[in-house]
Amino acid sequence: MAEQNRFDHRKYPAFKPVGLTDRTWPDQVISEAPRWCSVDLRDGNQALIEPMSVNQKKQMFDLLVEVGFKEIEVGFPSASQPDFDFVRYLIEENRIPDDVTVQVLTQARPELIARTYEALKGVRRAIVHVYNSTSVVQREKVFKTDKAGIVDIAVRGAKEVKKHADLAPETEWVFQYSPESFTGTEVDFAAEVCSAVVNVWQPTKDKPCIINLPATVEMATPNVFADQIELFCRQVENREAIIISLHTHNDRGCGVAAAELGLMAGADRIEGTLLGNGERTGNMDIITMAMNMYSQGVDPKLDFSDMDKICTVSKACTQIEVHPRHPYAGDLVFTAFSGSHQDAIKKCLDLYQEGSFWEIAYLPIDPRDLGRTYQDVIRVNSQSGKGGVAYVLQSKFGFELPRWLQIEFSRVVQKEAETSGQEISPDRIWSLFQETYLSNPDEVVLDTFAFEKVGDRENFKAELHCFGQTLNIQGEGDGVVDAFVEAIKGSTDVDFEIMEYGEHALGQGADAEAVTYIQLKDGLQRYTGVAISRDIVSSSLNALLRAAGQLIQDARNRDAA
Ligand SMILES: CC(=O)SCCNC(=O)CCNC(=O)[C@H](O)C(C)(C)COP(=O)(O)OP(=O)(O)OC[C@H]1O[C@@H](n2cnc3c(N)ncnc32)[C@H](O)[C@@H]1OP(=O)(O)O
Ligand SMILES: CC(C)C(=O)C(=O)O
Repeated sequence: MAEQNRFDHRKYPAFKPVGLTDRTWPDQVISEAPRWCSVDLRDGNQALIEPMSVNQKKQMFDLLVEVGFKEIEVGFPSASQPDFDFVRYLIEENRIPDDVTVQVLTQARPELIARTYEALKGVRRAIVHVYNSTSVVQREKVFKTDKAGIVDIAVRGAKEVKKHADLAPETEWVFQYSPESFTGTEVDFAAEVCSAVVNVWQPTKDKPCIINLPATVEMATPNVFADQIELFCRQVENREAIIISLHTHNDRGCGVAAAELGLMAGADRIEGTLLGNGERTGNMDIITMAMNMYSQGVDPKLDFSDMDKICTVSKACTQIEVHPRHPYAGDLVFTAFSGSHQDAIKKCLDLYQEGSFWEIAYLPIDPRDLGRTYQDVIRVNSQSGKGGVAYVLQSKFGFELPRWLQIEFSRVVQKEAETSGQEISPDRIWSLFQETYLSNPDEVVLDTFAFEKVGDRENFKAELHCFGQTLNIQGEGDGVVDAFVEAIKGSTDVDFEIMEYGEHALGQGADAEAVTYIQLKDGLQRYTGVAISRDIVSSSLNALLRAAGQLIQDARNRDAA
């Protein structure tokens, strides 16, 4: 018999279609936040190499409350002493805010359910979440029972949950049931099991129960999940007395998409974790889903405005780094390296007015909303262009380079980036700028100078030290710069014209310095001068002098050759 290929797709059966043809969910739009439930402290925790200590759980709980979660699954108290102790700590130390409800998970086994209620003793309000697997694979291979056997486990579990609740009427109990492995369960059977559980609990519209439909393993495209949800909602009994909750995982990388489409398909509530920590490829990332809503103008009813803190606490509790490209949270998600992106971002940001709609190319949301700054929006390497370099000089150092100088200087930066193969930091860009334009060659220095107005023209006189010679220069022109140009031309043997001229204040206020950018042209050759000075006249003259100095030197070299 031929050996089977190691990489052989024929090993995998295709997911069977759900068979819904009159679906309505594609026309729905998410216009309000669902009820959120964080399962960081349970599903997230059970997936960690080292489960959270009680101290780490406390830290995570406080963060979840701060972010605004009103329902928090705090553990599986019948599974381990730390989980039990943590629930006791929350209750005994009165750590649960009045508007927050804790939730705990248990298998549908009487001894585990009893221990769960022991952990919850004295709680003001709690969601008791009971589950058993319902999928074909689990039925046949794990539980080795038929559909009736699975319904029986669920119903007995539901009765047990109700029995304990009835014994502690001082607590406000909410019941939740999950047909675990829902995605691998026939929808009509999932509805049958859940209806059986609902019949035990007898919820009402005013006192509903929660049916949580998990994509325990994500098995198909998110539209198929949405079909499953829409069909389930039609088939389950007493729908109006049920909160439909979703709990998606990310095996195919579509956990968020599945939850979004599932919400459109009729769900009311979403379970997930911060940054998607959870079994295998993770749970649905609540930050991403909530921020997706936020970026569409929908209030997510969760506050992620201190994203750095969320990432720090999350890392401290899970020992998992945040990927730099993680949606909304990663260090690089608001950073553009590539030239055309930088150019577009800079142009949009230049036009952006506070209070108007956020319409910035390549930036779906304003980094400041998450406590990030514009500082790192644009970073420069060999993929960058003039817009990026100009953005750094403008945002970090206050220099608004004219377009011609952006083009010229970006070549200097590009050369350095290509040679080093590395990112060029803002400080390095600044030192390159200084080395290229602001270092002070003392071959041509203006000593004393004076202007005199003659009619509507300027007369300029100065002592110029030029390559070891002292020249008394004089010129007349329509303005100061013009007169200076004429003076240089008249006393040296060079001819040139001013091609570009720009100036602006550096900073604000009366004592702000001025910067001038000048480009001179001699034949085909162009010379750039930049100067900073306390007053605009000095900065103009010095910029001109810097450019002219290079031009004179070239002319001398040519003459000497
Ligand atoms: C998809 C999910 O995330 S579900 C949640 C999963 N989370 C966890 O399992 C974390 C915490 N769990 C644990 O620490 C342990 O599983 C415990 C302490 C709860 C129980 O441990 P154990 O008693 O060793 O049982 P274990 O979990 O291995 O389950 C084994 C038995 O329970 C049955 N069982 C499993 N799940 C359920 C359930 N939800 N309801 C009823 N019976 C169940 C199994 O069929 C098996 O039965 P068998 O012994 O007759 O073959
Ligand atoms: C217990 C259930 C909700 C679960 O965690 C899952 O199916 O992933």
